[in-house]
Amino acid sequence: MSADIESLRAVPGIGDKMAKRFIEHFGTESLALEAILRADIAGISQVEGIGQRFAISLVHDIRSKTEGVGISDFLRTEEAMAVYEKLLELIKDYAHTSYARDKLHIHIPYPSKRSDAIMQMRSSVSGYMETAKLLGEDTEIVSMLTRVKPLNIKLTVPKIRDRVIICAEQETFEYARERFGSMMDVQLAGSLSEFVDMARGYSHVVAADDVYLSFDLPEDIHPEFISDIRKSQDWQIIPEKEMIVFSRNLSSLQCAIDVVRILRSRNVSFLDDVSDDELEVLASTLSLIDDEGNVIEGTDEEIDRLRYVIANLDACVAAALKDANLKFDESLAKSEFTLGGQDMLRVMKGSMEVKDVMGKQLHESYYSVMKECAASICDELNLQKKEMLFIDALFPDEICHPVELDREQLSSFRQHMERRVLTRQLEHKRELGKVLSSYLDIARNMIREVLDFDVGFAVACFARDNGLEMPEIVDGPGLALEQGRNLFIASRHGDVVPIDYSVGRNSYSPEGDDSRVILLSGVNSGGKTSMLELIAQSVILTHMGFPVPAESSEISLTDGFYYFAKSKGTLDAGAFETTLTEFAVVADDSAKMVLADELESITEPGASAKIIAGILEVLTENKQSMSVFVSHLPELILENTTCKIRVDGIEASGLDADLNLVVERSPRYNYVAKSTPELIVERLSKKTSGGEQAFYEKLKKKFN
Ligand SMILES: Nc1ncnc2c1ncn2[C@@H]1O[C@H](COP(=O)(O)OP(=O)(O)OP(=O)(O)O)[C@@H](O)[C@H]1O
Repeated sequence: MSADIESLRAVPGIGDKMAKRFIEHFGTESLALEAILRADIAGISQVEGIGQRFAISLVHDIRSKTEGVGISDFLRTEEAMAVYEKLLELIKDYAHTSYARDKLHIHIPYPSKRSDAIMQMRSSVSGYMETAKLLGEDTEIVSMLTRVKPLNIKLTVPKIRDRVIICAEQETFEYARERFGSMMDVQLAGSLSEFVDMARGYSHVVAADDVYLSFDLPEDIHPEFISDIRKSQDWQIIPEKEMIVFSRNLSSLQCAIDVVRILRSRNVSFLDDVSDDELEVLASTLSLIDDEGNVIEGTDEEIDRLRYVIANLDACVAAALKDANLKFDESLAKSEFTLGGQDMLRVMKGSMEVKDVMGKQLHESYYSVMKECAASICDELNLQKKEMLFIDALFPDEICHPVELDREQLSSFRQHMERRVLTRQLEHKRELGKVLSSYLDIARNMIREVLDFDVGFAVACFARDNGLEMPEIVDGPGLALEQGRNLFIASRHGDVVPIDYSVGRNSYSPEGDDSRVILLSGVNSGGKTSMLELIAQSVILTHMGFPVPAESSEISLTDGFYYFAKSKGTLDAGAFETTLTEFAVVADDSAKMVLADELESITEPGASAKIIAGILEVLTENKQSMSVFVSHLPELILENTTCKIRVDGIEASGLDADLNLVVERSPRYNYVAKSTPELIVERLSKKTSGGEQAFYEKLKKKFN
């Protein structure tokens, strides 16, 4: 289909300015072109300055260019188009995604010369109908589908502030700045002191030149050495870049995976290019991150432990310190100072201070309280050996009261732990980034396939819930419906009386009568217009390759469909002329289906009967056409022609208990249905009393 459209400029209706907006929106020209060729109406509608209407007409234009037919090739009148649009609105209600709702617009009825497209669509829709039946009322797939959205790929990685690439060479610096500078800091440092100063400002440092290997770095600086940054992969330096499409589209991707899983569990072959194993790797990788791209809690014990320490450090230290002071106070209260004889002599000689003797005695209890305090912090925070050393160092050797902590040591412990979380997270992100970088195409494809599934699935759900079945395509010209149900009445009222009807050549034709041109007569409100609507719906849906609202049906393909609804206009000369001009188009000899509703209202009955008779004669001469004309003047029309025209009738059989007309909705073949005025008279007589009733009774007798 895309064979001859290789650039945006080749798309009808897209100029330079518009092309620029498309590229801005989709990221690249090829992605924009792909969206247009794949008829992503929802996506195109979001391009600045383009609404849904324009997107639909753009897609229709391009498809009519590539497929050789457009929507108005088959739908030849405004009313035919209106029925198509109403049908589409009904089907759109069954879409679970706005993508599918919009994309349903690409389905148009094709004329018979594109029977290949109709047949192809029939086979695709039949597959979806099978799937819909198989899934039954599966609410899970529906709830998953509704949460799948087109992949948002227009994402910028938020600048990473705690990591840096430091380069020694100008050339490396320029390369790294060009490649990574928008996502993280890239610095140039020639000397050791410059390097150390810069490195101290970041949690993670990539040293991007070998020169640094010879530096004698202080203990607190642990850069990661990369000897050739040109050879490094994006996931190594900035895994966030590979992960962002996945994290920001997380829920959509996870729901799409679930849709694929559900379909596969029901043996529906779907997304065949992706194996179950690949799908599960993607699923399990995604289960490790949140929508910000962070490793979620519970997936890495060490990260969780470090985060716990950081979160609880202050409170835990404060509580332990308070407890230590209490204990130290207690021990002070219990302490007595005794000076032994020898020490007394030493003090008197001046070779020993009383303070020292007291310190020696106090130190023991101070030391044991502090030891207990540090142990309780380490225990509470589940610290490892190396970390315990930091805690031990929090307490001053010198006795002080109340006990004070080394605040600087505490904050450097915190920094140490934060750096470790970041390093550990970076390791994780690299692993995830590496895996995910190879899954981008799969993810994109999966989302597209799932969204496209919803387009066909919507048609199938619509068919399932409304009892639609694929029509049998016959040579015809002919149309037969068994137990047909007008979809518009069904959607308005719910209750529809099913109808059987046959026009032209088919296996349901009444006693071998294959009349193709028919006058449909009948009682007021009998359902004549509804009958035409039902035929219109069935003809349009058949030519779309869709099922029709009938339990079984036979329908032949035709080149064009003409529907002329009941005229609402005035009977002036201008309106009459316009209507005649509209009808002139049916005069050619192409295969067509023509439906007309009470055409007689265009002028006075005598003249209109002549005109209708003339039109029906023209249609009769065309062996490939079928037509049904609703009229209250069948006898008058027949008087004006010698052509064999079948008259069918929808009649009323009586009154029900509420005095409503009981109508036999399926037309009776070869039968001129009366307006049954005697039933109206009977109804009036039953509804009235006294003199009025006597009047109606008198009229009623006239019918006996
Ligand atoms: N098969 C059906 N099942 C249930 N209701 C129907 C059916 N056909 C028609 N109706 C209802 O009957 C009413 C009249 O139908 P419709 O307008 O088609 O009759 P009509 O014969 O064209 O009337 P008029 O001669 O006045 O133009 C509509 O409101 C419609 O809902």
